Amino acid sequence: MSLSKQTILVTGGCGYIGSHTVLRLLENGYKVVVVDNLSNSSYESLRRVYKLYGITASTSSSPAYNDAILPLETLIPFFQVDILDRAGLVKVFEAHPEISAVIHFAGRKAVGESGRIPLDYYNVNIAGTVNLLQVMEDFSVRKIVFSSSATVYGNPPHIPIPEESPIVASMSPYGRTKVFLEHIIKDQCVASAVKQQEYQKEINGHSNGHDTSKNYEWSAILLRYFNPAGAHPSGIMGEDPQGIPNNLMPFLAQVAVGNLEKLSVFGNDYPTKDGTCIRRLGPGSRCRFEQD
Ligand SMILES: O=c1ccn([C@@H]2O[C@H](COP(=O)(O)OP(=O)(O)O[C@H]3O[C@H](CO)[C@@H](O)[C@H](O)[C@H]3O)[C@@H](O)[C@H]2O)c(=O)[nH]1
Repeated sequence: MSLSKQTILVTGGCGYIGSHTVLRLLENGYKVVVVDNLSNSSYESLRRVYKLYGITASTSSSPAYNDAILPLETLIPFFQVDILDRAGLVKVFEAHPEISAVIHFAGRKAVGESGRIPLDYYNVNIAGTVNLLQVMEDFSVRKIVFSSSATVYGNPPHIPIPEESPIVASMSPYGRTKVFLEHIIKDQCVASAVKQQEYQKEINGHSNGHDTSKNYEWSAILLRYFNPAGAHPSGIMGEDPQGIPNNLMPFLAQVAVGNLEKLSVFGNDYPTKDGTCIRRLGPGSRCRFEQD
């Protein structure tokens, strides 16, 4: 089933991966709603998404660009809401009952920082995501693509990492939030499948067994990428974090453009994996979504 024209809520949609994903979703005919608390990004990201969408629209006859005449606020409804703010999330789903699925990027992402402020990481990443999942369940939105990380594989013996490699006890609080969240999302999928089976059994006992009106089942995709890097080929959109970046690639990029003086290499005992190009992440999220 094609999900085109369905409405996707993108949390963290002003961030690096989120904003590239928003653009690819629009280019592929989806409607998009964005939630972001702007703690590591700014609204400028969506202005740039809008600009790029408009540039391509001016030369394209694809129906995906029919909405190009809309103002930014209508094309990409934006809510500055924290994922820990349950009432705020409820308002988003109330305002957009057409949301049919969520791509979830909002969260904190720096390994080193997570060791210094683990409670913040557990609170935002885990409590925030559980909050989001509960609101989704309340509004019967049960499809999610979750931005996990290759860090869940720990220090794997084989690179490229085979997808079926074991998930290990991660080395940082950040990594542990991703491992825990993968378990939480899988648990919800399993529980919902059982609930759906029980519902079907009950229906079969009372009628001709053809009632498909309720579907409690969750489906989820967990994306495990490493060190996302790169920019839109136009140069209009790249990565633009707030303050001094805590991750390798944005830090390196800031040194390259002269905003920061140098990149320190701390030892040679850990084989840092190379990156995943940003131009593959957005489409990746979309395609995996469509397979569902
Ligand atoms: O409580 C929070 C914390 C962050 N954000 C936003 O979430 C976005 C995250 O984007 P960014 O910091 O640019 O990170 P990305 O490089 O896009 O990282 C994504 O990919 C990482 C995996 O590599 C994940 O760990 C992150 O959760 C996911 O956002 C930013 O706009 C933040 O303002 C929120 O909305 N709420």
